[in-house]
Amino acid sequence: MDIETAHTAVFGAGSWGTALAYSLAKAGHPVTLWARREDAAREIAATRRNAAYLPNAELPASLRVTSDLHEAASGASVWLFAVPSQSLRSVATQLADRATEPEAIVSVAKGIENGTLLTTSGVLREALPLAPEARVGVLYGPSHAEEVALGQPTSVVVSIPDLAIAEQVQALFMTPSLRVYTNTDLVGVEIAGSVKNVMALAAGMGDGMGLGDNAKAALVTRGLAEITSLGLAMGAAAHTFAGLAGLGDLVVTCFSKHSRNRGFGEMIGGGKSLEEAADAMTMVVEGMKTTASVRELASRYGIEMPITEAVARVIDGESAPYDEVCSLMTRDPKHEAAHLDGSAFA
Ligand SMILES: NC(=O)C1=CN([C@@H]2O[C@H](COP(=O)(O)OP(=O)(O)OC[C@H]3O[C@@H](n4cnc5c(N)ncnc54)[C@H](O)[C@@H]3O)[C@@H](O)[C@H]2O)C=CC1
Ligand SMILES: O=C(CO)COP(=O)(O)O
Repeated sequence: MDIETAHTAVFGAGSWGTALAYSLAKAGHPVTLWARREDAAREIAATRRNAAYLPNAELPASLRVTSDLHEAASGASVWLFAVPSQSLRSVATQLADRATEPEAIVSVAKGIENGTLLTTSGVLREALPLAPEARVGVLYGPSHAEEVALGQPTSVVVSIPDLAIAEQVQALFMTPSLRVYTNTDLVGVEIAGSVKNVMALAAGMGDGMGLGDNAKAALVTRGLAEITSLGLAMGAAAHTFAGLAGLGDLVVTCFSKHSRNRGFGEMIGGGKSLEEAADAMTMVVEGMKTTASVRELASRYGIEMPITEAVARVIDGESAPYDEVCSLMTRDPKHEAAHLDGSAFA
């Protein structure tokens, strides 16, 4: 891939797809942004702004926008999928016939598909069977779109099985304000980046209840223990959970005012009903669907995930956030960090 001329197709004109397309275009790379709705594509192209999802970025004239999926894919060396994880399969499937064309296929969606319990690269491998598996991966890490669009320093991690391709994607996305690392542990990066959304819902609930900083620190720490425990059982490397996709993304999502998962949880913790909170959201809250998948994965791998269980009960309407806090705090006494040697987290 010639980094200077490599053309990227970004599928999904929400906040993250728009921010990444903006970053690439501003760095001088050819980019086409695909929006699902024709009127949305026309408006973004005409105004050079995505008013609904990322109003503050003025999109360069070079950035092409279309609602034609095949037009967007045409001639692209990199396919970047930025649609919600539960919709990824339906979008990717439409491109199945031409999946040999791109040199890299990258998901930036964070979640675990309901039913199949697949991570997003797993969904892409199934939806695009003609694509060589070694070219399919993810770009994850602590990266709120709003800050990337402002050029605020951000570091992310790309994980693609073929390291040479990962390094090309790394070079493509690097700018002075967007630093990209590589990591060969795809399953670890994906589990870390997806399960942190469940913890961010819990963090937000804590914020809504006014639980305080001690509670948030404990949640992040014990949440990381749950994520690590599940990841290790699925074959991930322990170091990934201390990295950008692990601790990094968990911290930003549990603390940031930009986080949709944390913000949704805050509304629930503050007393709003699930319906009221959902009505107030215009953007995707991945943790809402991923929680059920994580719960099933925990059961499949025999991992105890008490915070995930608590979040699942709240979003299933089976219990109230404060009751779950009391239950978590009064569990049987435990040893810390049993998960780090690979043994089951208890
Ligand atoms: N916003 C952020 O800062 C970041 C988001 N992500 C991840 O990126 C993914 C996309 O998130 P955002 O852009 O933030 O979401 P968003 O809510 O801002 O936008 C979602 C976009 O997907 C489109 N969409 C929804 N359902 C669709 C479907 N069935 N088919 C095609 N398009 C559909 C919407 O029209 C919209 O353009 C999520 O998995 C999220 O976790 C990852 C890192 C940062
Ligand atoms: O993954 C993200 C930041 O890295 C986005 O998180 P939210 O979905 O909570 O906004």
